[in-house]
Amino acid sequence: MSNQYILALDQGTTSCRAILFNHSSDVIGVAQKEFRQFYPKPGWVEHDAEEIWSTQYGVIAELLAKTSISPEDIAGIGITNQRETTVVWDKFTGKPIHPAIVWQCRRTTEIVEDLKAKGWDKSIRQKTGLVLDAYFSGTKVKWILDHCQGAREKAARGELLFGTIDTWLIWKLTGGKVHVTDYSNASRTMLYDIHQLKWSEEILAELDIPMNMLPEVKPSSCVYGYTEIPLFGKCSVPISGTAGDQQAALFGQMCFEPGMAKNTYGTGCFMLMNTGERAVPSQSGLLTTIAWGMEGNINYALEGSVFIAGAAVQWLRDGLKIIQSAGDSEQAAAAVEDTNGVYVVPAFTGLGAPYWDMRARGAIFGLTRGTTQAHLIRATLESMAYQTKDVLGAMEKDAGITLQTLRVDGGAVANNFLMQFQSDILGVGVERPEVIETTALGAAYLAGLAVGYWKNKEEICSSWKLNRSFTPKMSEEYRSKLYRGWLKAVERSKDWED
Ligand SMILES: Nc1ncnc2c1ncn2[C@@H]1O[C@H](COP(=O)(O)OP(=O)(O)O)[C@@H](O)[C@H]1O
Ligand SMILES: O=P(O)(O)OC[C@H](O)CO
Repeated sequence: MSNQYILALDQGTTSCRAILFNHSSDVIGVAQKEFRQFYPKPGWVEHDAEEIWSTQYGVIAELLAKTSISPEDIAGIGITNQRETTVVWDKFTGKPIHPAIVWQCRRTTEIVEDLKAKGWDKSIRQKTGLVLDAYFSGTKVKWILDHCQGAREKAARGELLFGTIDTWLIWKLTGGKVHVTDYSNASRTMLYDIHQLKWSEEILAELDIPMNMLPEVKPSSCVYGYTEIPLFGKCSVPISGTAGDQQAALFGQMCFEPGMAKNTYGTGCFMLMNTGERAVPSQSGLLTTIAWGMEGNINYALEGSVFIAGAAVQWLRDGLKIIQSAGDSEQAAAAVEDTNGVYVVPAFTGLGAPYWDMRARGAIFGLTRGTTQAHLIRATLESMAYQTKDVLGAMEKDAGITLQTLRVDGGAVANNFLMQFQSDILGVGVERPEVIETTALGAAYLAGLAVGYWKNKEEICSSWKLNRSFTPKMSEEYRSKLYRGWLKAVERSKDWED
């Protein structure tokens, strides 16, 4: 065991990572590379699925080179991925027939509104646990079939395959032999009945999506297949764990008990609370979703999905060009006492939980002659914390509990200003673990458990280590005042796009 490792592939919205973990859950090496984002029209977001694969392949090669580890040293591969993003490809050529439609993309708003008009809201919620929204894969698959010439005929003949990114990567890693997904990813398609654990024939029929395009749904921790890639030569490494990135982070944060929650600050911000074997329906705009399926059980979660978090910091960097790196935002924000009354609502692709407004758009409120770049930067960081507060409020209501501490992870939690403000505005302690790559760690655990690298959850539980905790320092009165301003700003950003 000592010379063996688990390889986690973390395929996020903006970058591909390959991370090697040892048996003590230490990070032995990381390779990471960003890939291109395409915005063909306002509100539309695409990726090139082939580029995702070549970037993912490239970072695996880089990681092996820099750690001098050979494929024989890898006991298993875990995959975790941006969820919902939709790829449709030709089963025989292996080529995608359209760019991948990214989870953030709003192009299927009209299909969604048509479904709403036909009264699908309630039954979609009941069957899939999801809110009827363009976020999920179902309407994206329909859009591709509707808009690519000859696609419907090919699909009917069984020549096309659909997959979220986990499915696409497993297909590529196994040399086009294995077409599978796991429960957690299936539960994000809006095509999967999370109670009966099967693809919903009614929803598929309504969207005119043939069943034969869909991957087989498997547990999140099991051997799906073996690698067949030139990089590994004759060595076949088992691919043995898969979960959507937010569910993987819940696992990596070891939130195994009902009531435990984590919040991940990446491109978006995603809070998940474990609800055990009970699928808790939400009354407050949250999603009921599958956290993972393993050992013959399904574990459910409540989720608050915020579409734009770290992506707003990227916008400061790449769009407005007022910071050079995401990390610069911390110093700029801390250099001013407050935002001077400015609120940024980063509804660039509509608003997710708990508002679900596909037509909301980003807005800045409270500008005066005294507004500076630093105020804007600070207000952008604060918007992540306010959105988290919106979601936590909904979660506490739905689950009927009060959270004592929030475990956090994801790229943006390196920002100490943000973490302190988060704790202040929630009035709750925030705990940042030593390994903030918890998404990858979760995938590694799922993979390692399936091949006996780790014996059981109890064995891995002891490896969670605190890096720093943040405790609230803001007065209740000031917290309420700031939050009232945020709620007013959100109201005014709603229903903007015609
Ligand atoms: N120090 C920082 N302060 C604020 N935001 C940051 C910081 N470092 C990274 N980010 C943001 O975090 C995101 C990257 O986090 P990551 O977990 O890699 O995201 P993803 O998995 O969605 O690609 C980017 O959107 C980036 O702008
Ligand atoms: O790539 P991330 O980490 O922002 O996660 C994206 C989510 O999975 C979308 O649902």
